[in-house]
Amino acid sequence: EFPAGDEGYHTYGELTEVLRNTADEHGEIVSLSDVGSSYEGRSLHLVKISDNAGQDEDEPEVLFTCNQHAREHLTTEMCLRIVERFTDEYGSDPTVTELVDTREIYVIPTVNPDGAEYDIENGRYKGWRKNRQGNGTDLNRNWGYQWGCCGGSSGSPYSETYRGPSAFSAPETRAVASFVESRVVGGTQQIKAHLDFHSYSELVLWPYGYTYDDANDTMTPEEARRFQEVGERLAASNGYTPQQSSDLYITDGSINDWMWAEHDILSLTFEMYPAGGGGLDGFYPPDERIEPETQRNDEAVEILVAEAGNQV
Ligand SMILES: NS(=O)(=O)N[C@@H](CCC(=O)O)C(=O)O
Ligand SMILES: [Ca+2]
Ligand SMILES: [Ca+2]
Ligand SMILES: [Zn+2]
Repeated sequence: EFPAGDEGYHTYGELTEVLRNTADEHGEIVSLSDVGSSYEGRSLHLVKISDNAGQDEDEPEVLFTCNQHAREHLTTEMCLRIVERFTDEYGSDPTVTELVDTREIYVIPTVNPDGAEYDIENGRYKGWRKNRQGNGTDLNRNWGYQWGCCGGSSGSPYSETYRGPSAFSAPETRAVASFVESRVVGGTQQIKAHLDFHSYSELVLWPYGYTYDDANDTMTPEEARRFQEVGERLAASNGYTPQQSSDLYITDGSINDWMWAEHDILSLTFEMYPAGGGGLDGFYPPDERIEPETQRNDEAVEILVAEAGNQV
């Protein structure tokens, strides 16, 4: 459980209950399922929000993933905010209503429930980042595009950026990737845009992470320009700093690189609050920050969901 004073954060059990209640209360626009199980057997919840949620309609699809990194609990709250806003405000907020009626929005609130639960075991923060397989795999180095190519991850199982013994060796990345692959319908990937939430540093990041190149044989200059244009629009809405992932540091095997290179999904990463401060404290903002820092991204989420319909 979370330490005293931070009860505003949701444990896996509390998250599961909120999702079940939301699906019960909003049955016609919510479908709750899962993309598989974590290493320790926890369901990786998948929330679908759309009109006629039980049907696969011909509407642009959008994916939000949170909590790849265990200690980044604010991101789980971010995905919960998306679920709650796009259900509670359906029928009252015109923008939310329009987007739910014209898109299929998928949310995976925690990709790494085992790590998140381990991080708060006995009510004390451990600063844990990875999953709970062996000495832990960094899920954001385990994706299969340019996996381990470029010095953007580690081959040591004890490293915080251990890439795993092979691409998709982690059940969690494998499950999310399989879900994305299942959204190829009639030869066309239905998911058009994706955000992966992390903390912290207040950044908007776009691929590639594995190379400093802005453009190459799998990203034309025009496509790179679109990432930058959307990234800058997102950052203008929340005050984060926009930049290419590799401008921060080289990462290989990251989710964004795979989503783009393998599925042409407009896939970005948000690093949430705080902006700086260094050290472990930045991963553990007091729970009073949850509401302001998740609502800070309401407009960015709308921009991304809308952008999914602006296919080039
Ligand atoms: N959330 S974090 O681990 O501090 N930063 C992310 C940045 C992701 C990226 O550069 O694409 C990572 O290294 O996986
Ligand atoms: Ca629909
Ligand atoms: Ca569809
Ligand atoms: Zn992270």
